[in-house]
Amino acid sequence: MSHTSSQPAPATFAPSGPLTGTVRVPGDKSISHRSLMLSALAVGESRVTGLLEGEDVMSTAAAMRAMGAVIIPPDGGGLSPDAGIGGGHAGQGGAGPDRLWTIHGVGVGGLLQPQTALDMGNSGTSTRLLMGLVASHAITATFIGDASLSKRPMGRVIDPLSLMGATFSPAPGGRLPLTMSGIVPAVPLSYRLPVASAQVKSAILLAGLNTPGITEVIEPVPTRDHSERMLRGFGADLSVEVEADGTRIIRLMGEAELKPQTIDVPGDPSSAAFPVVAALITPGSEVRVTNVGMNPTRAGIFNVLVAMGADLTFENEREVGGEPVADIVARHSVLTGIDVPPEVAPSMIDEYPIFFVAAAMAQGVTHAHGLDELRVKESDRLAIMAGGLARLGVHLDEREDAISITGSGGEPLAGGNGEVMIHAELDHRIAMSFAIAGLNTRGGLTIDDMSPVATSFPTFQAMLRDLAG
Ligand SMILES: O=C(O)C1=C[C@@H](OP(=O)(O)O)[C@@H](O)[C@H](O)C1
Ligand SMILES: C=C(OP(=O)(O)O)C(=O)O
Repeated sequence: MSHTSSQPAPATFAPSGPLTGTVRVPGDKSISHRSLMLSALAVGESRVTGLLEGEDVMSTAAAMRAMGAVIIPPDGGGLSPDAGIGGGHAGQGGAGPDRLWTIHGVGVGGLLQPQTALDMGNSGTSTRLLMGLVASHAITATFIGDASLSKRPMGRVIDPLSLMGATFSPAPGGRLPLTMSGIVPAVPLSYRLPVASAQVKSAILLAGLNTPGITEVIEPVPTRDHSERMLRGFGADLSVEVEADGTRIIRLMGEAELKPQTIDVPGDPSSAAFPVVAALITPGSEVRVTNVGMNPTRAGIFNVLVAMGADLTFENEREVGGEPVADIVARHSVLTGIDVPPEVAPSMIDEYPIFFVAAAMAQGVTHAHGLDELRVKESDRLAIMAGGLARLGVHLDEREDAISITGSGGEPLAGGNGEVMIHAELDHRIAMSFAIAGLNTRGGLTIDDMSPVATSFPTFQAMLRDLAG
């Protein structure tokens, strides 16, 4: 399933004039993963539309099937319950709001022993959340992944899940490949997150579902709250207490019974950030992105862009499946450099690569702090973005967990006839960010491999072509 199995797909991005039109981005990746996982644990049939049909979510689907859930894709009428991941995968085009996925769950505590290693491809979210699920089931599972995922730290979930009683044999450094055994009954835990991570929080809560008593996660810095919202939506007994300093205490009553749901997954704000920034920095552009999730724990990028002077309007604001949603209209704008403090980081953590491109085109200097987590994503996003932008002539100062970027004031970046080669490093967000940067260079740039975009935004290049007319 991993894009590493396919041929590299180099592509050149050069100025192509204003971007105009209306686009709908694929479904939210975080909500899509959780829709499949929680539906697979409910008793009965759940129905999901708007699911992101990208490789990361398909890795979750394959793993949940391997542990007993029946997951039927929209065009998968003839699929057997244990059908391989290839069945119905529409990652390269078929995705759409009307495509209905049907999931028959096994019930909390009902996951089965997988017969083969669980291939997580490029997906950190699949790996860490599924480790949480396995931790409180009496099963042993091996997790494998691509070269990027195999470098990422798993100690952050191994530590709390070990306290709950699970046992682990990871590769050196707490990495994949990793074999773990869950335990029944697991021990309920009260855990203060040492790192602002929704994946760690969610792993513990998912482990808590099949654990007797109350599992508690203390979150000093708020991170995306889809797990909390969705666990409640599926009928779990979950409460959130917010202390005076903003610390959140999340308590989940274990041995939960989840009821099947009908879910309409909103568009991914992390994907929407690409056409939005593209429109803001490309002269003459006006782009409407419809149906974008606006959960406040995710919307940091839009707030920061507005504070930089971005002409963004939020229309048709509504609620879809318990999540705020809006259509965003972005028009070319003169952006001004800004200071982005560390506490904003969790609400725009995946958007920093494209944000750095916006900063590179702004007037004046942008400072961003509290970026240590960027170093442990699909690539070291701080180093790779700084290196690539510097090669495009951008003045910047990269520090351990911060960066300062001096913008061009709207002038196109260097580049030239595509000969500046950017390596995507198996990182979809690096590939997409430099693709947008390429539209605002003098002569263009080439990205060695665009295939990683299939993990979160399979229709990215088609969308750009549409917008460029
Ligand atoms: O919980 C999630 O769905 C995610 C949490 C974030 O990771 P961290 O928990 O590592 O910050 C984010 O970067 C990732 O794309 C999705
Ligand atoms: C960090 C990301 O995803 P994951 O951790 O699931 O690989 C991302 O999509 O930017």
